[in-house]
Amino acid sequence: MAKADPVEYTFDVNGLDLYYDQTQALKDISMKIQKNQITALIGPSGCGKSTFIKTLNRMNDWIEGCHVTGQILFEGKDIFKEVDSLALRYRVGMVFQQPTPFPKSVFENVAYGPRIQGISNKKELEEIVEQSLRQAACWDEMKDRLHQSALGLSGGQQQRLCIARTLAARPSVILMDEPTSALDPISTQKIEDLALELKEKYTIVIVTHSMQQARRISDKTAFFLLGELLEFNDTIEMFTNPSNPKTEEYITGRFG
Ligand SMILES: Nc1ncnc2c1ncn2[C@@H]1O[C@H](COP(=O)(O)OP(=O)(O)OP(=O)(O)O)[C@@H](O)[C@H]1O
Repeated sequence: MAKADPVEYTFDVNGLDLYYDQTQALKDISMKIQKNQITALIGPSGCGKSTFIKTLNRMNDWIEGCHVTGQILFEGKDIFKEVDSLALRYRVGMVFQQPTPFPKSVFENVAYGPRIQGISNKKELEEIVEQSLRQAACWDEMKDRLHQSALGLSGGQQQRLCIARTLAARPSVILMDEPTSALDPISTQKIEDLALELKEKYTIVIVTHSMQQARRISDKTAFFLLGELLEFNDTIEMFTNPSNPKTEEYITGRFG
């Protein structure tokens, strides 16, 4: 008898607790994040969404007093025991709320990661830059200004450039922490369309305060409250038939 295909999970989080000194910010989080899906993290301010997303590529390592117990498997390997944190951050890229281009040219922003990874051949770098800008839907707008400063781009263009920079490091996951909250509606729509295209090749985890955004683009939604994962389900199911009354209150705007 043919074996069923194994379900593919990019992350398998088990019993994750996180403390900032004595204060517990994440409580016993367990969830599986599926490959080539968009998973939205929602919940009121201070509930632990950013803390959780930053744990997935160990960015919290830089915070003094922050410690973690429990397990996160990334593509089957324990990120705290079996994976080098720098290598992890190439595989699990991150885009922030405020676009963060370097004060360098468009080209150098995108070539930065590959250069650090040891690629110095000009033609190879040009290919990576073009491919990454195309994937991030920036090429047509930016091909004639590759050698101009990235700081001259609009906020929405800067955010897509940051996505291109992330893609150039050849990740399999893109973490997005409120990537559109500083952007106008048209730029927001471009990033949402882009996320939907990118999930064909990448796993995406996005923190958002916009219920509409979670609904429009995510396959799964995780609702956090006071450091706990209260509900995790298919987005359609969560928004039409939430199983926890707190989830319902939050998504219908009664608190948060
Ligand atoms: N570097 C830090 N040191 C100490 N406490 C922190 C730190 N970062 C976050 N916290 C605390 O951890 C808790 C969760 O914060 P976090 O930023 O993860 O929430 P959030 O859900 O992302 O909030 P928001 O939607 O406002 O961004 C909060 O109580 C916050 O004050």
